[in-house]
Amino acid sequence: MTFGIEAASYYVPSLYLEIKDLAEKRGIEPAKLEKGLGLHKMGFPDVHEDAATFAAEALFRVIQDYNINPKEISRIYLGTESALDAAKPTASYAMQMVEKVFEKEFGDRVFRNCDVVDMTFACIGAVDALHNSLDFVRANPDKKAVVIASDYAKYELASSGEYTQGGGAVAVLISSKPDLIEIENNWGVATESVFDFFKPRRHFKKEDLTNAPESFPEKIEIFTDEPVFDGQYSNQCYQDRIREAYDHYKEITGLNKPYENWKYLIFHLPYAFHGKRVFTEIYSLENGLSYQTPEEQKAVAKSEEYLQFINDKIEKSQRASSEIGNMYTASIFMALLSALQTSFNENEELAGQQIGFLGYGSGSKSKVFAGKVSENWKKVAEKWNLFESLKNRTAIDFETYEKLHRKQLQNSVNENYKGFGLKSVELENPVLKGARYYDYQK
Ligand SMILES: CC(=O)CC(=O)SCCNC(=O)CCNC(=O)[C@H](O)C(C)(C)COP(=O)(O)OP(=O)(O)OC[C@H]1O[C@@H](n2cnc3c(N)ncnc32)[C@H](O)[C@@H]1OP(=O)(O)O
Repeated sequence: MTFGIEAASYYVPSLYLEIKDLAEKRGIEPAKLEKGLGLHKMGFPDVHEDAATFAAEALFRVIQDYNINPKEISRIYLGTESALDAAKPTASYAMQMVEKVFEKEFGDRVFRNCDVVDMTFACIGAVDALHNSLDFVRANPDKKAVVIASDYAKYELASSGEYTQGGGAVAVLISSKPDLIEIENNWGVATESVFDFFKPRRHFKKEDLTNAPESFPEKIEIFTDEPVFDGQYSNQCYQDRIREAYDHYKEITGLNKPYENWKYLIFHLPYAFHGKRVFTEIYSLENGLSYQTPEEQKAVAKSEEYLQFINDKIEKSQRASSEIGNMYTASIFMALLSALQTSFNENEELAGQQIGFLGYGSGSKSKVFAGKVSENWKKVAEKWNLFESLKNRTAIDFETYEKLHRKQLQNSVNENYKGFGLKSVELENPVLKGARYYDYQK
């Protein structure tokens, strides 16, 4: 019996900012962002969009596009680091939105007996949800699970993370009928607790605030959606963890140079070129190349062999990321869709090919695993039209972007949007304060 991904759908924010507009306003050379990091457009949520609406859209689409009976879904596990609540899972919001739309066709509360939860470990939370859900269907081969990766990657304005913002969601159906990709049960894992990128409760003191009202408490703790991070250190942690997880994968499988058998290497992509920039270390170790000094590292990265390797095994997975930006938990899944969509468009046959995955979550953990593309993969991929659908987004100018970022807009940029949207947040009623209400616009 085989297990893996039966179907997959995605949702990207409806707005985007051209990276060259951001570069110009921030006084950064556009070539650094475009040619150095591979960034072209940055997906950005409209006023009514958040991690819950992204998740609901992806969940709705995976059910609808592949004619799934929602009552057959036994669990919905959602990986996110953009949770809207520290207790009530974002998955519960997404589930409720989708349930409402299916009410007419399937009756009320289609997910009444569905196990719904969030998993959080920065960008690797949805890989954890995938790992967990695969174990679940292995133990219960007649059941189906949906894994959703959904996030809004937001950084402080004018910070070095600003140009790596983005967002969106991918939902995958996990079952014993893996029409897209069969996932093997070998998991290389590496974990170390570090502070490379995290979202702590921020502490504010009254004395730090100008014009704080008399009634303001002396000290408050709040969560913000903008991380505390050290960019270059986070790159180093990523590189160290994937090396360790890759070594662990080799140890448990007994394989020599597994990456050579992989048609594509699918990375967590915080920005498009990250995977190819950090894999130089593993590549050097596997090929006996010296990798000590910065000059030696550059020489590997610029070598003809390495450039050919990137072109063959990584480049196609980067394309969607260049147009969307960081999707945190969803990035690795979108990198897979990007590579498969490109092969599909180029009429390439992938059935039977091995694919390697290198996931990373700050804080920090990596998982390395592999899968095999299924005979029916084109039947799944033909629903996506990924690159075409990215053309349907609305461009925003820099001023609108800053206002959205600062939450200064009351109304959506696309007021006549279709699909799921945040309608209101309860601010008055003391027993519902902070409750979020969503609806669906046809
Ligand atoms: C957050 C997560 O999702 C989890 C993770 O993966 S952690 C790892 C990633 N970390 C993050 O994404 C944190 C947020 N982002 C950041 O901190 C930063 O944007 C970053 C660390 C990702 C990049 O930092 P940076 O200082 O802006 O860029 P830098 O690392 O110097 O790289 C710039 C590249 O552009 C190249 N470049 C510069 N100017 C150029 C030009 N004019 N033309 C062409 N290339 C140029 C540089 O040579 C360099 O590329 P190479 O090293 O491959 O040669």
